[in-house]
Amino acid sequence: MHLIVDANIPAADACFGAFGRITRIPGREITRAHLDNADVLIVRSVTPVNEALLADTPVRFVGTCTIGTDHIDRDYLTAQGIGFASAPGCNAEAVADYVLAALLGQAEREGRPLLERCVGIVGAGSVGRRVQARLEGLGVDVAVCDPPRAAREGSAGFVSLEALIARCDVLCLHTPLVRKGPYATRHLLDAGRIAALRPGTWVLNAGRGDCIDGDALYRRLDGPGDITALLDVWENEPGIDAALHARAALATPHIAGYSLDGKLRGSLMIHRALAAHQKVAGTLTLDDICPPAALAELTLGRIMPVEDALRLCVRAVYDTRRDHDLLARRANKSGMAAGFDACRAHYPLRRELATLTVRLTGEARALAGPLAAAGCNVEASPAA
Ligand SMILES: NC(=O)C1=CN([C@@H]2O[C@H](COP(=O)(O)OP(=O)(O)OC[C@H]3O[C@@H](n4cnc5c(N)ncnc54)[C@H](O)[C@@H]3O)[C@@H](O)[C@H]2O)C=CC1
Ligand SMILES: O=C(O)C(=O)[C@H](O)COP(=O)(O)O
Repeated sequence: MHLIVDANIPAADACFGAFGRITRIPGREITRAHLDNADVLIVRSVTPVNEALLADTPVRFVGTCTIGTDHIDRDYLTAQGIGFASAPGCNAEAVADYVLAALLGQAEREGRPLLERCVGIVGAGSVGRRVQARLEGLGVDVAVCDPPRAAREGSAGFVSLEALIARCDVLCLHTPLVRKGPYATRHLLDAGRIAALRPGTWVLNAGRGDCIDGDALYRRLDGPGDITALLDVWENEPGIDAALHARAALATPHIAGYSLDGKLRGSLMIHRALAAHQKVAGTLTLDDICPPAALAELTLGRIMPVEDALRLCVRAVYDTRRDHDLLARRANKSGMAAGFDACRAHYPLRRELATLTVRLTGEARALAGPLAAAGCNVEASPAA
């Protein structure tokens, strides 16, 4: 069996080597010609998988080691009887870490706590639910807009996007890119909704770039300049709009989900799906392919505001400014598109917050409840 595998997929040999011969190709460079004698195609989000790529090839199984599936023409795969699997939820923890790190960082920069702000979550699936739980655990006032869920579950607990915009200080977008239908998300934040944002609002997008009208966002940032953009995803990646990039307070190259843990979980889920497709046992576990974290634990022994304590813990594993600076440097050196992809291809090691054990001693034990609810793996020492 011959497998074409995106070069940006970690542990490819461990996960797919037993199935056959692997050829690794950068995802944006995979073409129809590479698939002439391929049986399996394993991608991430940057390879459009459709009739143009697959017609008249022997490919019988496609896997994407990502949550998002907007790059896949699933109707075409179904019509051709080609097996398909994605990796729902694989890097949702990493994205939630990114959001916490970004919001805590911005709050510190502005000198006003996150706890005093109302955060609106648009799209409360695997990622949005985690962000909601962590922020509520910290004590933040949260509002949620998710019309598909509201239609299924009843409207209690959900608000409209207009109500959320009117009420919230922070908007976090975690919607998939859906191009048509009653819940389409392309330009969900359009010019009208961007104009309606209250001065001082932060807009964070870690879903898909096309969910925001980038030109309209740029006009608001460049004109009144009274809102703040924290952007991980962009229209036209990797050749993103340099002017919008320059105006964003946080500008990262679509890496919110790029923890080692999240990427390996994605590889592993597709390993299992391919094994099921081939009717063999997929026996690998995350422990087989994921090394222990270098920073295993830290100890807090003094009481402090819970937001400061959480910022300390989150920063011990990840600081979004590192990735902001990385993109700025690489874009400056190699141009935007090449710099954007270079950051992703050579992404520095990052582990998830849950890999860190936070030991609480003495008076700091009072922080156990909120820190655990905000996503920390807490161990409180018994009272002396
Ligand atoms: N920046 C990054 O590195 C990453 C980005 N993503 C993106 O985040 C998206 C969300 O991921 P998950 O939460 O795992 O997906 P999910 O499918 O679990 O949840 C998506 C949620 O959005 C809701 N939704 C759909 N249309 C909506 C609309 N018009 N308005 C409001 N809500 C709507 C759905 O009902 C669902 O609850 C992915 O589809 C992917 O595009 C995912 C992982 C990493
Ligand atoms: O899982 C998803 O959906 C994502 O957006 C991925 O984290 C994107 O990863 P790449 O495809 O850009 O490597």
